[in-house]
Amino acid sequence: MVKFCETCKDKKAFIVRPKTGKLICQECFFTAFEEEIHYTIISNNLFKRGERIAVGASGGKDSTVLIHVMNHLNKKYDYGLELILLSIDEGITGYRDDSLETVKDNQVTYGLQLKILSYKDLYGWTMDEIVKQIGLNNNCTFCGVFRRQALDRGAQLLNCDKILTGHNADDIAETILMNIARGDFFRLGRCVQITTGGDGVDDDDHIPRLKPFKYTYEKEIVLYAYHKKLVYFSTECIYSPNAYRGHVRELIKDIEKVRPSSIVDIIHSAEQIAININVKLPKKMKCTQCGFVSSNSICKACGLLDKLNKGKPKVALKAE
Ligand SMILES: Nc1ncnc2c1ncn2[C@@H]1O[C@H](COP(=O)(O)OP(=O)(O)OP(=O)(O)O)[C@@H](O)[C@H]1O
Repeated sequence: MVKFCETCKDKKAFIVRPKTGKLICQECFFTAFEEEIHYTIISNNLFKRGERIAVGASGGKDSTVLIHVMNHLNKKYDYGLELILLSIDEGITGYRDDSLETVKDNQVTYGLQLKILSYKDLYGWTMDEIVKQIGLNNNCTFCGVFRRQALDRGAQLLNCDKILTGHNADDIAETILMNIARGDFFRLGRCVQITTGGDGVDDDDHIPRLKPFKYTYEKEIVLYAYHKKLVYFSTECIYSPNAYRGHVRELIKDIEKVRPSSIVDIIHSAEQIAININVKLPKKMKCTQCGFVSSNSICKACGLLDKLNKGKPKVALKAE
């Protein structure tokens, strides 16, 4: 029996929307997906006309779809933004070098400027070299801290007003549960915000960071990429054995199977909790070594780098 789209009631439907469980045709799915992101952008006043926006481009599914959708909405609704692709090459052979090829293809497809900055140039170390020093455990701490600052440095170099990342609703729901499970109320309040940074609260973060996919489901991003025939790099990072996040991810996938709205409900619950959290913000200052915003006299990136250069990276991790 032919099934019709529950939205337009006209075309044949062969997609079940992960967010709603409703049958939908391809055209209505594209429209709903894009319009929900447009609504998130408009209702949160994410942009001003004329702004230069650095899009964090890793070559993975989220940022590939982010580039496509932002490019589309910027034209359709005349946001008046200048979009620039910013990629950080962490120096992971067989992973980032391959995914950056996808970003270069996107640059050509959309005709956007692309800037690639490497950990080697910025810090003197590749992740391959760091992992040789410290092993697989905890290498994500180095990578995460360095990437935050590298994106900030890149955006500053490009004279950008804001940085966009492809963090999606699933990523945010995971981070919320992780922060609840470890009783970190400060980070719980921060992780649920659609815009962070620019206030000197987080080290290495002085340009605002925006998450236009805050309410967008990972499954829908994958579906959109598939039906739009977008090419992305889908291999997991070879150095990321983040066991804690992995358990939380599995938990969310299980809950989502029984109740698809759970992901967005977790986000809404955390938004309500965050309103009532009164956390004292750390005083902002400039790192005495690199001059970037920090909550201590030496920022996290410089602290880690210092110990790495002295051959004592594990000491730095203990302080984290
Ligand atoms: N090397 C990088 N260069 C530029 N931006 C990055 C890089 N790594 C991550 N990002 C940004 O941070 C977002 C979240 O990164 P995360 O590591 O969670 O990857 P992900 O969930 O696999 O996302 P993606 O599918 O875009 O790779 C990405 O969507 C992207 O915007």
